[in-house]
Amino acid sequence: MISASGLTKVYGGKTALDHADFTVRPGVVTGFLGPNGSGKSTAMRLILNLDRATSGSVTVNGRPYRDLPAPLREVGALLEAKAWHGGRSAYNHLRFLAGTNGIPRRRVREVLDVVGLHDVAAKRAKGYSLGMGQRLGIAAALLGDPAILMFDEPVNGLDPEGILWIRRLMQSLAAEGRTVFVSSHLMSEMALTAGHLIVIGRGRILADTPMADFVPASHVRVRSPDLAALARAVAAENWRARTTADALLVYGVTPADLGDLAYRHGIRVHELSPVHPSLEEAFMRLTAESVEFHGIDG
Ligand SMILES: Nc1ncnc2c1ncn2[C@@H]1O[C@H](COP(=O)(O)OP(=O)(O)OP(=O)(O)O)[C@@H](O)[C@H]1O
Repeated sequence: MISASGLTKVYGGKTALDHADFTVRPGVVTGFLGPNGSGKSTAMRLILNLDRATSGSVTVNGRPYRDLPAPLREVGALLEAKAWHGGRSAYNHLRFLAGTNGIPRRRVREVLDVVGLHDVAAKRAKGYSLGMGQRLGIAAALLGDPAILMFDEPVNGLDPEGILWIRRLMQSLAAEGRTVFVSSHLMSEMALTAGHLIVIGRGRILADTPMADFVPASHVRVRSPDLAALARAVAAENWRARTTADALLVYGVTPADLGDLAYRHGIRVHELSPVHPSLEEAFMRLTAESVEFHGIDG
């Protein structure tokens, strides 16, 4: 479990993380979602004690990271920057890490198998493709068999096969009961991977919610020259509805329910369409106020 309380980081005059409170729990992939520059990497660096918080605190399994006796056995992390020595082979890199962290050497072979680098383990990492490099970074994160795993934008630049592999791996790690915390600015990717979402914008936590609760409910959009009469008929049915400038949005019903109701009341209908809001839309609405850089026409 990861718990942040009032976590704040100010760089010069710039607040990268602003009194963030959140908890990342085991057994589910938790997506850390926010636009570029919203503070995701900053939060992850603070969790790993790679940077000092300006104020507030964050604990890993109840303790600050710096107080963990064997950090690699408790938290594995894949951050954006490549952290290995390119001249070394994957095998030697992992063996070095294992050696300096009291991890048995046989574990190196195990993680090489998990990430599928077995056949190229003797080759120098300098020649690895982006996808192979990510796999090596993940092997290093898994080396200490930690209960907590953090991945910062793990699918950036990967091909579809690599993306699918990472997605499945994260889900199986969570299914084993581990805490899996993964950052992304891609809503579509999070929608397929995460069961829980922490949404961040301009350093502030905007939502901390199960994925299923994040998407607004499906509804039916109806337009009519007699919208007021239709709204009254809908209210009489006790259906939940909301009026917009030119339409009525009715929740928890089908277009057929609504069409039949209008017919019974002799109300003409000019449009009747089912609406299934996407996670992308929910995310854009939530972060619209907090995007740091808009395009010229944004
Ligand atoms: N070392 C630093 N010095 C100064 N400002 C920084 C530093 N690191 C981050 N920032 C600023 O803090 C803010 C948050 O950056 P951060 O890298 O945490 O965002 P992010 O959500 O991870 O973004 P991205 O998706 O682009 O990686 C940004 O405005 C960034 O410019």
